[in-house]
Amino acid sequence: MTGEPTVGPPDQPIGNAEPLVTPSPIGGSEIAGPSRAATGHQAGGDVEAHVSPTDDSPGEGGGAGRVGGNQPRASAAGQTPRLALECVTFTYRGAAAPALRDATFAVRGSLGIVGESGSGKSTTLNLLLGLLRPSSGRVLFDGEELRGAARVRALRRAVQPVFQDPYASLDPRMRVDRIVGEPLASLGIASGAAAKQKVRDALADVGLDDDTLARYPHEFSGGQRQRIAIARALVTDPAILIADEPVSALDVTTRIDVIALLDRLRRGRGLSVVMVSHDVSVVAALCDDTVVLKDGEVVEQGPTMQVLYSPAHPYTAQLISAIATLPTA
Ligand SMILES: Nc1ncnc2c1ncn2[C@@H]1O[C@H](COP(=O)(O)OP(=O)(O)OP(=O)(O)O)[C@@H](O)[C@H]1O
Repeated sequence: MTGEPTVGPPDQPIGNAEPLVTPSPIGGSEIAGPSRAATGHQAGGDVEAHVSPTDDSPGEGGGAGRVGGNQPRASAAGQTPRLALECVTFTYRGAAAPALRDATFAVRGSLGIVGESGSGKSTTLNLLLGLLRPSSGRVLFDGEELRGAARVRALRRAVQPVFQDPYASLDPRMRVDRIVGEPLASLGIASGAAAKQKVRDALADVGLDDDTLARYPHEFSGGQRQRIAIARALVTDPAILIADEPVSALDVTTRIDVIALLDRLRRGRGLSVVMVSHDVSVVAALCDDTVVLKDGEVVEQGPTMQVLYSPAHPYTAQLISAIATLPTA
């Protein structure tokens, strides 16, 4: 996605001091973090950190396979999706039209979200992160509506963000051991020797050794920084990574390395990656399913290979028309 980095050094509006206790929004939206929401305080006006109750009960998807528009796909063998949007509409305060309109889809494996600038991708990621509250409809986490502090806390641990720009997303004043270990402290998951071991394990998972621990972000390349950011996301042992253009700030060679890392993690750890990318070849490489957004509406969704190789909607065809050849997932 375009736009300014979403987490950054303290001189930027959205800082890195508490990046995962009060996660920064993707795409620079004004967000009230969970700590404020827990006390009922709302900052920015548009959003809250947890969703409000609705009376509807969670629902499963409809017919199997690719479908046009907004019909959810059937679960694989009735499997409950890890995350889902159910008829979600979101309108920013003061906006004339919703940024997302009546969106329904489920996250089971890895999911790509594609669409042109302004189509609602960032808004969708922030809804999935529990950082925006739907104006109507529901966000479901493991089949239950995302509402109440306990549910949001569970989501914070299980669903971790990876941001676009690894130069902006790591606090330059903090050593790597503290950066990677911060979610453990802020979510109260581990401390002391247990936390140190989890940090080492997370760094090892992304191919970085213990020498990394005492160093600062500026000592690393872009690709290494993105690995550190991914280690920070992995340290809570999440089920889902929500990634905002995770390789777009990297050069081509490094991009391939980080895509290979994400692919290894999703296959090896059974991690779901929900990813926004302008580059459909990245989505083709990593995502089982793809959702296509246009002007805030889901115009097509289904298995990535079907959506990208045999698009049902002219808009999808237009989106991928510039790509001569696509790799297989
Ligand atoms: N904080 C906000 N306040 C008001 N309108 C907003 C806000 N954030 C986004 N929008 C509007 O909502 C719509 C969807 O924006 P969003 O950032 O979700 O799109 P996007 O697909 O992620 O775009 P990009 O690829 O350029 O990042 C756009 O019309 C945008 O102008």
